[in-house]
Amino acid sequence: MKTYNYSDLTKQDIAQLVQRNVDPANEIRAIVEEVISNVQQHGDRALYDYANRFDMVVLDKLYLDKEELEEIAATVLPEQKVVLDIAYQNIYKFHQSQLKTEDKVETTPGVTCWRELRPIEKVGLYIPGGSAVLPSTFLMLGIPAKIAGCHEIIVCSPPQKNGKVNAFVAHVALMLGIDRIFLAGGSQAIAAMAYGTESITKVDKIFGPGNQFVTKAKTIIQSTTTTAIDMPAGPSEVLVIADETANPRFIAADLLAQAEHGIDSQAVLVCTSNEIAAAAEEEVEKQLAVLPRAEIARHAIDNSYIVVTRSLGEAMNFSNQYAPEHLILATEKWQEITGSIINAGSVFLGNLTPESAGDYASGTNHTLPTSSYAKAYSGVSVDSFVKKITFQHITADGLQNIGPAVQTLAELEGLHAHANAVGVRYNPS
Ligand SMILES: NC(=O)c1ccc[n+]([C@@H]2O[C@H](COP(=O)([O-])OP(=O)(O)OC[C@H]3O[C@@H](n4cnc5c(N)ncnc54)[C@H](O)[C@@H]3O)[C@@H](O)[C@H]2O)c1
Ligand SMILES: N[C@H](CO)Cc1c[nH]c[nH+]1
Ligand SMILES: [Zn+2]
Repeated sequence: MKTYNYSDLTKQDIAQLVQRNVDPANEIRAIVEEVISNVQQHGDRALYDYANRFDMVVLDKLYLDKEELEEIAATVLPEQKVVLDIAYQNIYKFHQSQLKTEDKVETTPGVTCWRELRPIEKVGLYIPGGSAVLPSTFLMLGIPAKIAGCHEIIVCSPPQKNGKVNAFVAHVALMLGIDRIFLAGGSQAIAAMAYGTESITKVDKIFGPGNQFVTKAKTIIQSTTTTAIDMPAGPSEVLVIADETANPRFIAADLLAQAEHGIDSQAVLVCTSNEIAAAAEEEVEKQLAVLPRAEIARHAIDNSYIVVTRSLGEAMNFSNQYAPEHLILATEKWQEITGSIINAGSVFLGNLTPESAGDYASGTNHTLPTSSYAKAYSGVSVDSFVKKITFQHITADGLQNIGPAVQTLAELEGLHAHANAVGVRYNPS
């Protein structure tokens, strides 16, 4: 891994280093725009064609129904059901706690304002299935959608070579009470949920992570349709801040855990100790040598780097500019620096908190903003699946109290009808 000294880096160097998956020549955009346009024009037909072209499978039906899901899920072993259930319970518990009723606020005597939650009616969940099939993502999206009370939940996932989904994905569907999965992946699935096809309902909001094609499609459709998206949640990434109290074996394991997701993943180490940095790099090579997905992880590691800083403060400074999807504080002094975190998707504190725990079963959501989008977006939560509608009620006294200010403000904007809508109410008869 290339190593940089933070003190040698210029502003431009840092700007360059923190860029990832930017598609400078618009190559991905061009492919995705063509896919979107084909789905828009040809609907289901295009989905069959793309399954053939990108997933190398000839489908005779675009979805699996409850009976088929039950049949596929029958191979899941009891002990596998137990661990899926542990994950389900913890994710449920953490997300259920996010549902809160807000207080009503009397801003002026007789004027009361408040917000109420309403579920987004039709949501689309994208469950990745290219380089690895991710039933855990299905839990991360399905559980908050159910807690929020979304009425219609459309699920798309790429067909596997046998024209089905894998058994764990099918089992999670049944755990969630979802009885249909559409066999569509990539940007074509996003286009189908954004525009609708003969079989797939157009949804109000699309959720879920994916590769660069999926992420590009989400960012395009949010400006060309009325369908919203959760956030750009692209190739996985991690930034580990470490000091002399960190364990190089743990650092390497955490870097490789995200590197094995895909060739375009990134795993960055920002370290205050030259010795720990060198030892972690050595460990990465050692652990890579015995990793089943070594080829993928090797690509990602080659696309990653180490920054050596003089202090944890400098390390945090770099991290805030990088705005990582996952931030690991591999230091016994984590309590001293959490206050200075400005940008991160999800944070893992101390030397005994593996990022993988958040990927699967601790309870937090693993669908998180990547490529610096953690500067402005949060990860998926129950909030992502609801709208917060504001309400207000004004009594006769309230009208006397607030009315004159509203009338004057309306007059100063030259909007006399606005002022009149208050005035007519002073004397209801
Ligand atoms: N940010 C997050 O919250 C988060 C969470 C989980 C996973 N991830 C990331 O999600 C990604 C999943 O990617 P994946 O590829 O494994 O699965 P995927 O389901 O996102 O993509 C697979 C689909 O991509 C399409 N595709 C593949 N090659 C194509 C091409 N050349 N042109 C057009 N379309 C093509 C195909 O339709 C295929 O079905 C990984 O990068 C992983 O790191 C991110
Ligand atoms: N690390 C991924 C988010 O970037 C989530 C995941 C799913 N399975 C394993 N990991
Ligand atoms: Zn992961």
